[in-house]
Amino acid sequence: MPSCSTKCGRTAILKRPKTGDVLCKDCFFEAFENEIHFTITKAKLFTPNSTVAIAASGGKDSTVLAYILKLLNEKYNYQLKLLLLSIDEGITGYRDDSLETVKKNQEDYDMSLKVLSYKDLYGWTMDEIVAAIGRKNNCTFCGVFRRQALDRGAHLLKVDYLATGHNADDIAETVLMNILRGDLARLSRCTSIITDSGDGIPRVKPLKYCYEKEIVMYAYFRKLVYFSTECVFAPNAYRGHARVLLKDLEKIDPSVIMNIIQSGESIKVNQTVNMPTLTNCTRCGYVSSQEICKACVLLEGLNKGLPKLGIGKSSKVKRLLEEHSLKEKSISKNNCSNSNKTCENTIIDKDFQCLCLGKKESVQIDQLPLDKLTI
Ligand SMILES: Nc1ncnc2c1ncn2[C@@H]1O[C@H](COP(=O)(O)OP(=O)(O)OP(=O)(O)O)[C@@H](O)[C@H]1O
Repeated sequence: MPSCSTKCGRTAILKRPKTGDVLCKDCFFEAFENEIHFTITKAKLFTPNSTVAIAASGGKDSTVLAYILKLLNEKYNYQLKLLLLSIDEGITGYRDDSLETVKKNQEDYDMSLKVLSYKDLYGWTMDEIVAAIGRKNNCTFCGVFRRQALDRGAHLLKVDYLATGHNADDIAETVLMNILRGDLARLSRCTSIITDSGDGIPRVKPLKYCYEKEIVMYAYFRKLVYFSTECVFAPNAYRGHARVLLKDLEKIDPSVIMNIIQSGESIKVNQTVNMPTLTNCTRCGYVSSQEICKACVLLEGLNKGLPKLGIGKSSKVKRLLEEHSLKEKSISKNNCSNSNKTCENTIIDKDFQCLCLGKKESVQIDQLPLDKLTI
């Protein structure tokens, strides 16, 4: 066995995927933690005496994030109050199990935990959404709803920052995806280590420069408890392609991950590119680049029995809504093909059958009982 390249005298047990250094366990811990401390201080991620909600899914990234933030906070006296925020998407056999891991982390790290569910926020679980829309495109709902749910949670908890476990691989993948899609507006902001969600609570990514492989190694050698099962629903197909491409390139040269991030950081978007103007959603009040935010459009589609409403371009949304209102006008009364005697709608059209079939109870976002959702 080779000796540790720091010349500490101990035997090396691993080769760092990011740098190629052969290190003993303790020197790896030190190097990995110091890099995150350097990232936090260089980017001035947190101001002292702030409260930070750690977006905790129970997976490796957010578990390592919670562990390291606690460790560095104590070691370098950042003077942060740390707590955990989890979103329960309502995915049986996946999130229910991973939330148990978060509860274990809560005890181990002695942090308070707030769990918000899609069911409470939107009236739908992901299981129900997938039953309505199928396995294609369900990641769009999950991603959009989770993003907003985390913002709502951060708001509710009155924190100063929301920290997520996005790592270097996630960011390099996103850069690749935005290049492949030609999405220059997103490309210009996807590498930012601090993003403003528009409601004044910045999102920060302390693991931005950490390789996924090293996060797994760190969790393994530190014996951290985390949940490692993939989501039971279909993975985001497009991101999947970018991921495979990145992993193939990483095998040839591990520095591609950092190179892609640095390229993304250095790209200057031409002034002629149309950048979205941020405004507030006229329904829920959250920041949006459209009059009605994506979460509200998706929710509207679900509640109207048009689950594909928010999938794709916004022009499609308009067309589908127009078609839907035309259909509603052409419906005939007192003809419920559902033969449900208790149905009040008793309306049908050729494609939709009785609209009572698509009727769902849901909480409107603008009527959320935010005051009741306290810690
Ligand atoms: N259900 C959730 N509740 C709270 N935070 C979440 C949730 N899902 C994802 N996040 C946050 O978003 C980050 C990126 O999420 P992503 O879905 O890419 O998971 P991941 O890369 O597998 O991360 P992790 O290993 O932490 O699950 C996570 O590290 C976490 O901070």
